[in-house]
Amino acid sequence: HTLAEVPGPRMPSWLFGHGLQLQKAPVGAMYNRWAQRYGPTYKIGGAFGTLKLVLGDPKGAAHVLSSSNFVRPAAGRRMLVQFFGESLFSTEGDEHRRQRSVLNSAFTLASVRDVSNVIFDLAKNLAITWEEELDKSTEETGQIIEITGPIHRVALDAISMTAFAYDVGNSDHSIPELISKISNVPQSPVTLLASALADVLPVLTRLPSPMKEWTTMLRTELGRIADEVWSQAQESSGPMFHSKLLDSMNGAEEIHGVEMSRDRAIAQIVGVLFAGYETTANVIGECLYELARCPQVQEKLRKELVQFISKTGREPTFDDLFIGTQLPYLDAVTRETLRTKAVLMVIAREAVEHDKIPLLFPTHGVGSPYVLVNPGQIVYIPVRDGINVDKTIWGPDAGVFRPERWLEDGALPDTVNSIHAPGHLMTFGDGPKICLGRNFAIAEFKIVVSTLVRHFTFAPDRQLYDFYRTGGNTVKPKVRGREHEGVQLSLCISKFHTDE
Ligand code: HEM
Repeated sequence: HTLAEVPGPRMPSWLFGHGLQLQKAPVGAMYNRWAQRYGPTYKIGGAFGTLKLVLGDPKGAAHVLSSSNFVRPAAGRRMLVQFFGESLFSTEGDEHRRQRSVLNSAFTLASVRDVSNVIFDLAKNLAITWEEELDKSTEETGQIIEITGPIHRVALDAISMTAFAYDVGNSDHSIPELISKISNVPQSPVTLLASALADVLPVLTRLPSPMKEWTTMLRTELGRIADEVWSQAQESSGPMFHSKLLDSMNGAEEIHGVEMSRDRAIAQIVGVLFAGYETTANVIGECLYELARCPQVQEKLRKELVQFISKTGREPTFDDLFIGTQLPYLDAVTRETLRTKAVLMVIAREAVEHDKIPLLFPTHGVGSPYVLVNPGQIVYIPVRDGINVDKTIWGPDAGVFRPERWLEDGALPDTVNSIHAPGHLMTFGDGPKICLGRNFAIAEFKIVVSTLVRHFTFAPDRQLYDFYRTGGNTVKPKVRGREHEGVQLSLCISKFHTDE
C-alpha cells in the first residue's frame, strides 16, 4: 500500500513527468479525467522520475491538511519567498501560527463588515462606469465589454483600501498596466520547461528568464505599493489611523511577540495584496461568464434581488447579503460558483515524516483503505477538477453549474459530508492554513455580483473561452485560438431596467 501500488497514468517523460502537460492543458482536461480512470487517489510523474500523490479523497485530504506532518513543499515556499519575501506563505509551525494571529484580526467577519461600505462603493462605481459606457453606445442589443481589467481593478482597490487604508487609484502607479502584467505570466517554452523542473532543480527559477523577470516585476511593483503603505502606517499613528491590519502589524512585537521588521511587514502586505485580489477577481469574472451562459439562473438571481428591494424599500446591506437568509438564491449561486470555479487547481503539501494517510474510497487495484508515504513525498489535493466536482462525492451532475443543489431537500448526497472543509467546499483549503481572507472574498463576491446583476444583463460574446492554470496557480480565461493575446474575457452587457 505504498505509492508503488497506487494506480496512475503512464509517465510521458522521465525528465518532466506530467509537469508540462499539466501546465499547458486547459481546466477540465487532466485531473478529472485521471480520477475517472484511476479513482480519486492516484500518482502522477514529477521531474526526474519523482512521483506525486494526487489525493482527491476527502478523508485523506482532511488528514493531510490538518496534520503538522504535512508542510507547504519546500520548492513552492522558495518560489513564494521570491514572489513576496518571507511571509505567512513561507513559514510553518509555531512561527506560522504567530504570524497568522497578527493578520487574523483584520479578516474576521466583524472586521470585514466594518469596511464593507468601501466595497459597496467600488461595486456601485463600476456599475456607473459601465452604464455611462452603454449610454454612449449605439448598439441596441448590448455592448461587448472586456470584464477582467475592470473587475481586477475593483478587487485590487477593495483589498488595498480596506486592508491597508490605501487608495491605489490616488497613487502614481499605472494600475491597469500593472494588473495586465501581473495577470499575464509568461508562457514561453523555456518558462514551461523551467517550471516543470523547478521542484527538483529550484535553481532554474533564479536563472534569467521571462518568468524570473515577471517575478522580479511583481515584487518590485507590488513591493513599491507595500512600501508606501508601510511608510504611511508609520507616520499616521493615532486615532486617524484606520487599518486594522497595519495596526496589528505595528503592534505585533508587543502584543504577539512576533518580530515585524520592515522587510517582513512589506512581504506580508505584498502577499495579502496578491492573494487577495487576483483570486476574488477571477472567481467574480467566472461567475458572470457562467451567468451569461445560464440565462435562467441569471434571471432567477436578478428576480430575487429586485423583489428584495421592492419588499424592503432598500438595497441589501452587508448582513442581508452575508449573514441572513434573506437572499437564499444569491447564497446558492455563491456556493455553486466557489465549488465549480475554484481558482486553485491543487493545494500542495510535502510529508515531513513517514505517514499513513487514511482513505474514504479505497485505492483502485489493490483496494487499500490507506496510502503509506515517505518523508519528502509531495501530495497534491486536487480542488478545481478534483474534490469539488467528483461524481462519487457530489452525484452524477457534479460538473454541472446548478445552484439549486444547495436549496433542494436531499439534493446533496451524504458523501458531501465527508468533505471536512467549511461548507463542504475545498475552495479555501482546510486546517490551520485555510484561506485567511475567505470572509472578505465571499463578502466581496456577493457585493459585486449582486450589484452588477441588478443593473445589467449579461450574455456571451461570440468567442469560445478556455480556462488555464497560470500564474500564482490561479485559473484565468483566454480566447480559444487567440491564447497568445493573454488573459481576457468579454461579455455582451446591456442595462437592466427594473420595469422590464
Ligand atoms: C475566492 C477567493 C480566494 C480563494 C479561492 C482563496 C484560496 C486560498 C487557499 C486554497 C488557501 C490555502 C492554501 C494552502 O493551504 O496552502 C489560501 C490561503 C491564503 N489566502 Fe486565500 N483565497 C481567496 C481570497 C483571499 C483573499 C481575499 C485574501 C486576503 C484578503 C486571501 C489571503 C490568503 C492568505 C494570507 C493565505 C495564507 C494563509 C496561511 O498560510 O495561513 N485569500 N487562499
